[in-house]
Amino acid sequence: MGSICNKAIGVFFEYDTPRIVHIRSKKVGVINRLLQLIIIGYVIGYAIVYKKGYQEVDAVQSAVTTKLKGVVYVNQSQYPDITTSVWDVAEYVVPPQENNAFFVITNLIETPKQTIGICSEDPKVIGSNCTTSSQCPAGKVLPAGNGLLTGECNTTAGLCLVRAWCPVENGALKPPDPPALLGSKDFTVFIKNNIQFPKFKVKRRNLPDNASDEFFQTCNYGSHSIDCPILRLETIVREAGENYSAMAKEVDMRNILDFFNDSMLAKCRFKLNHPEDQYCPIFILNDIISLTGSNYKEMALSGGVIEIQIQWNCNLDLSVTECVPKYIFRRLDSADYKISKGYNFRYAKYYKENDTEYRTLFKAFGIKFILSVTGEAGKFNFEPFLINVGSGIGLLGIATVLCDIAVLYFLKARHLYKDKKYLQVVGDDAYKQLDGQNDEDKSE
Ligand SMILES: Nc1ncnc2c1ncn2[C@@H]1O[C@H](COP(=O)(O)OP(=O)(O)OP(=O)(O)O)[C@@H](O)[C@H]1O
Repeated sequence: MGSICNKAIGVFFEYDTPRIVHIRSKKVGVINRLLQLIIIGYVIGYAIVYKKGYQEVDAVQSAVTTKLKGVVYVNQSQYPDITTSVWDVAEYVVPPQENNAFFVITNLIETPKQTIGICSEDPKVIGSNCTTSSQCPAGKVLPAGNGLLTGECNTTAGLCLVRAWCPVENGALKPPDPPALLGSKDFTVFIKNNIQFPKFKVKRRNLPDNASDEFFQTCNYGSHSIDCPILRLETIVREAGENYSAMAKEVDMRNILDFFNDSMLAKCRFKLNHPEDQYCPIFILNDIISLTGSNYKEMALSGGVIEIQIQWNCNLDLSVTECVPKYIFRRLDSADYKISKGYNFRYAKYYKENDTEYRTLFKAFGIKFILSVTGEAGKFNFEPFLINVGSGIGLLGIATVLCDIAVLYFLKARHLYKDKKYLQVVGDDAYKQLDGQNDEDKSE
């Protein structure tokens, strides 16, 4: 106990002051310079140049609007249950406008001429079967029911009677296959994205500055990459951040091209010569789905969810015209789900006949497109630059610490270096001793 106290008191009355030990050794010198080089390389190469530590950044602020175009004809001999034969944008985009999203109907189940009345519940609804009226308590609504139970049982059908929009939808019906609005794959969507970086007072939009109405109505983003094998490869290479023309020389493209006839290749080349298509804000729905790696027909059958991400990562030290968007397409749901696959909802269109109100109920299957805009812009500014240089200079201290560890613990001559580095001085007593000695020297 006493010795611990003495040690504690000893520690209290101690003071460490740094001492400069100048080591002349090739080995230690190389270690020191190497560590300094790594740290300087990290600060300049990574933190300042690669991570653009010399730039001030601002997050993107944006607004997106969409407009769809396209018409599909539903052949009533193939789809007798669908009453509308011509589907244009006012029919298949529901609701007509959404914030940062749009929905396109691709398939549907129609229940025509419903009116309010009393009819048998759908046999698919759990709890709708009955043999006596007591099994259909009046006023109750079954969890997935279509109406209010009336308290009576239709004993011939073995189903509870409900007050509902009658006849109720047939839950046993599956969406038509092939999808009724499969032609929607050729619809185009115009995505208009206005962005700004308020800190730098920069405003941009995803349309080429010199775009004309003709350009909009004839260009298609990425359509070539789907129809044309050449450009499909080009897209892959470009997405990987590589130079396509340089790589194309290394890959034997002829073998791939032999599979395609001349007219298709001519089309490919034609599109290849239109690099501005990558800045075209008009997208064919089929292309979007293909770029996510999905199949339009499979998605159109029961619906799905797609994310369209517009990325604006801009270096404003370069010309502002180089601040252009990059599009990323992703499927958010999965084609592999067995239960509750896809995306659907119900809506109705109302009309009157002989003063009676009727409606046509639609169970609409379709693709929901969700738009998101991300990104940031950077521009040179002294403040972040000096902060990074300052922290880099501070980091150089780590080289001394690491070098000390190597010198004092790992090198052969570590005992010598330790002796030289640490000097024990017993302050007051040593001074008295030294003083005494000096006095004796004087008297002699
Ligand atoms: N989904 C689309 N597919 C092809 N072209 C489109 C699409 N949406 C818009 N456009 C065309 O792009 C141009 C600019 O569209 P914008 O909506 O700004 O003008 P608009 O005159 O209101 O278009 P419109 O009356 O044709 O809908 C117009 O020529 C328009 O026809």
